[in-house]
Amino acid sequence: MMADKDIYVVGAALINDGKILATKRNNDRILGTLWEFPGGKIENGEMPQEALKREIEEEFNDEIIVGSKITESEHRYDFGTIHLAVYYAKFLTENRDLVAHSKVSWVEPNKLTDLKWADADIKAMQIISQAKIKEVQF
Ligand SMILES: Nc1nc2c([nH]c(=O)n2[C@H]2C[C@H](O)[C@@H](COP(=O)(O)OP(=O)(O)OP(=O)(O)O)O2)c(=O)[nH]1
Repeated sequence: MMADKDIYVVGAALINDGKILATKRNNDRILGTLWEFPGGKIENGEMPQEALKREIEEEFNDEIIVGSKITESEHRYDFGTIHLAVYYAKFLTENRDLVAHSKVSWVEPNKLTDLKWADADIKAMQIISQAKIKEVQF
């Protein structure tokens, strides 16, 4: 049996106007049919917040400010165990280029549960769905 690989991933719950950005990655990529939080793998020596800023820059050509951590979760796939940390964040710029995603949607917190999310994301998504996101501070 292959040793299980630990994959550390960071995702952004981007807030704008009381809504949260849900993203779908390009279909040819892993988990391409599910909704997730934009972000990606943390590289060696990176702080999660730095990794998140780098990933959002790569994926949208945008700058963000990172707020508090919502939660951490893990999910085991056959390719390894995803350890996902999700942070609140806010765009500081407005390019919103779709480099890595096929679809993006601004969703009211209480509607997040209507979407089909990647397994590792469900815990954070449920917390956000009940949160008062207008009160989140940066
Ligand atoms: N970005 C992101 N990835 C997630 C989430 N939930 C979840 O299980 N994943 C998984 C999918 C991938 O296996 C892994 C993240 O890899 P990635 O492909 O987005 O990261 P990356 O850009 O750094 O990696 P790479 O494609 O350059 O190898 O985590 C999520 O909410 N956001």
